[in-house]
Amino acid sequence: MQITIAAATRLELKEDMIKQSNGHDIRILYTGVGILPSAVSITQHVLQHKPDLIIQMGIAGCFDSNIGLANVVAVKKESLGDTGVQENGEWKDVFDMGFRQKGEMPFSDKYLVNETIEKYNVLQLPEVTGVTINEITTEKARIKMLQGKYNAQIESMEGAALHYVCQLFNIPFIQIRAISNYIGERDKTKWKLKEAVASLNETVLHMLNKIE
Ligand SMILES: O=C(O)c1cccc(C(=O)CC[C@H]2O[C@@H](n3cnc4c(=O)[nH]cnc43)[C@H](O)[C@@H]2O)c1
Repeated sequence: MQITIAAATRLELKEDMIKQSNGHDIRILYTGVGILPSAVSITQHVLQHKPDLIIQMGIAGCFDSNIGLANVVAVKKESLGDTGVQENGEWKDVFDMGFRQKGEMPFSDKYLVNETIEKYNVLQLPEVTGVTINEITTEKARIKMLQGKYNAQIESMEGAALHYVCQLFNIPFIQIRAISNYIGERDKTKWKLKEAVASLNETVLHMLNKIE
């Protein structure tokens, strides 16, 4: 199977480890941080290589204290959390503003849903809802809004780009994230960056060895 492993940065993907996996034709793609670089990079890659599967692996912030740091999750649903307007104390996204209709391709309702996640979530990782933003969320009011409006458990800066592009091009995909920090926590001594990257890479290697 031709599998592309995509990560925003070299920090998140241990190439030597991932390449130990057997039986697949693996390509590595570094997309850069943020929605625009990752969307362009994944689109170019899809057009050039048409992979059988894209696994996006990365660290993420977490809204939910029931999910432990360094735990690994699979993202079922995504949304775009910073495209819209903050007006009169309220966040209005592209659906509220009438620029998009709920359910319009590639959205289901207002989410970018991975409909085939069960096929590739071979380790039965907990399935969560993600929100994607270009600016790491730090403000309390915004954290509350993102959790409430999008029902999000995790936040990344690239997840929705994967879901959006792969839905449009009909490419199977799965987004795997390890929790490096709780959202809003800017004290880096409380982050578990190294531990998250280690569990992320071990998990993806294990997955690759189980995917047929
Ligand atoms: O602020 C720093 O010095 C710093 C140092 C290392 C890494 C970071 C990141 O924020 C990594 C961004 C990268 O990881 C994902 N990520 C991780 N935590 C979060 C979060 O709380 N909110 C959004 N994204 C997060 C993201 O996908 C980026 O690619 C900072």
